[in-house]
Amino acid sequence: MLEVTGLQAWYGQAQALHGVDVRVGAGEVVALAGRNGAGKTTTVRCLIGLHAQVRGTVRFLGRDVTRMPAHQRARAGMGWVQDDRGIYASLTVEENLLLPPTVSDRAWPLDRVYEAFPVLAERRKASGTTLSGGEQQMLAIARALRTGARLLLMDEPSEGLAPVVVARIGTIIREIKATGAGVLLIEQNVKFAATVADRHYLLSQGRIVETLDNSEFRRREGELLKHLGI
Ligand SMILES: Nc1ncnc2c1ncn2[C@@H]1O[C@H](COP(=O)(O)OP(=O)(O)OP(=O)(O)O)[C@@H](O)[C@H]1O
Repeated sequence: MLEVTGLQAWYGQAQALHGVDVRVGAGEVVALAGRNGAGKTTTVRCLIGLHAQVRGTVRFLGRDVTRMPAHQRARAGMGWVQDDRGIYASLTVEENLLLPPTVSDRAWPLDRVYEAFPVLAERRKASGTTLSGGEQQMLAIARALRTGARLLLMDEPSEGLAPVVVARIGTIIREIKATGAGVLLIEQNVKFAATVADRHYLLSQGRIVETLDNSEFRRREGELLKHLGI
């Protein structure tokens, strides 16, 4: 569903990505790990159309979207679960959920969202400001699912959350996978990534230096952690 080939990106004269190749299939969870500054966020920004200085090709559901603006990529079914969660503080949980337009016939009705995320059902009338970090993360994921996104790009969903909440997010990612949607998971928490991902890419200085399936990743976890310095 997502095929990225030879992706290069610059900030002015400084090159941040040097030819990144990434694939995500339907029903596949793919993790992208790397130390700070490796280029994870830049990769995501290129994929969703928020970075202009780009070369290479991004194909999504068979279409070349490399030059497509961000709002059209969202409409084509790319869902971004951003690292700051992007929750509107002045809106209620339900208003946040209903804000983005639906983009496919896979859009989750509110009933289904609330069934999968009981904590959001309980807090449907609460304003964004009153949510805990974990609740905000659930809301950000639920909002992307409600649009009917076919691919979720999740930027550090486990960051700063308690282990019990991280485990819940793991369960939700497995449920998303079971619906046939794809997930690209940007994660520094490789122990968490290993509980959900089918494949892993390791990014270092703007290059993919390893591509591993999950069993190999688990076998070499200690060595890889050392290599990545994370
Ligand atoms: N706005 C910017 N202007 C100039 N250089 C940038 C900018 N944002 C990122 N960079 C550079 O691009 C490279 C990749 O950064 P990026 O933020 O994509 O890494 P990352 O792996 O997401 O790290 P982190 O987890 O710290 O966000 C780094 O060398 C960084 O210094």
